[in-house]
Amino acid sequence: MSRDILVLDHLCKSFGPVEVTRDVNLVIREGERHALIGPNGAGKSTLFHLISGNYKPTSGSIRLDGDEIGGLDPARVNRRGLARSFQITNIFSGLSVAENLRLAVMRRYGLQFNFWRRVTHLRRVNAEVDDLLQKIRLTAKARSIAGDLPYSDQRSLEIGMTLASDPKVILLDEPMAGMSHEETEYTTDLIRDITAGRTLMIVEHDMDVIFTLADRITVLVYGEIIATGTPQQIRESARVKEAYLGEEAG
Ligand SMILES: Nc1ncnc2c1ncn2[C@@H]1O[C@H](COP(=O)(O)OP(=O)(O)OP(=O)(O)O)[C@@H](O)[C@H]1O
Repeated sequence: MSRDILVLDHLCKSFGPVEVTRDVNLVIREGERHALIGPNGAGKSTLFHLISGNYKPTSGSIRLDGDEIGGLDPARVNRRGLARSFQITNIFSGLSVAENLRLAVMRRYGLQFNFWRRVTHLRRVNAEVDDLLQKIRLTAKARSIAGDLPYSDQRSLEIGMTLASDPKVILLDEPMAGMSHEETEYTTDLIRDITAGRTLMIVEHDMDVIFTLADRITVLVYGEIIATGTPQQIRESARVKEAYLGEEAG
């Protein structure tokens, strides 16, 4: 039985009088791919902002691997082992693919100055970069300038940089936004590959992606969780159909 890696407990967030996150209780298990869905304005982004430290909870708690992270700033949350990828914001577009990955790997060793004196350690960084290049299928483009790559390759690189910190939990925020059907299929497959054995939370509007990728799905409506379950349970839930999926559920 896998352990609980991320636990949201009676989590609430209000902006003035408006309650946007309402008593959210959710347990993410280590190693699962968990999707968060819900209609526009349901509060998905707000929940991600709370988890990643961009927003402070009004009340309630967020525990990552047993430690309270609710209210910590994003850099601290990141150091505790939570990486969030949003579009292509972490990429240095003037650097090559390999240089971007190298920086991301080096950031993990950042403060250990002695580390850089040892050639063996540099070799270790190079090996990690090679491994990441392979995982994100960009080995052949290692020397290409990141900003010149097609958008979907830039998204792959961004996801690779998220992985470089070896996080306990990865949050992916609408990874397929702006992609063609082919790019979406490719990236879904890539995400499935590289998150094997890792814990993933994903917000995505494309229902085909969600239902192929997720082990479990949570449905948020008006800031409240109305259901959590396997794709099949969510597909069959009358409450979800009524509140959200409508005719799409078939
Ligand atoms: N900083 C803010 N101040 C006031 N209201 C906010 C703020 N951020 C979000 N909201 C409100 O909270 C609600 C939830 O927004 P949020 O962006 O979290 O929803 P979402 O599910 O991510 O939507 P979408 O699918 O459209 O991205 C919306 O009604 C929004 O107007």
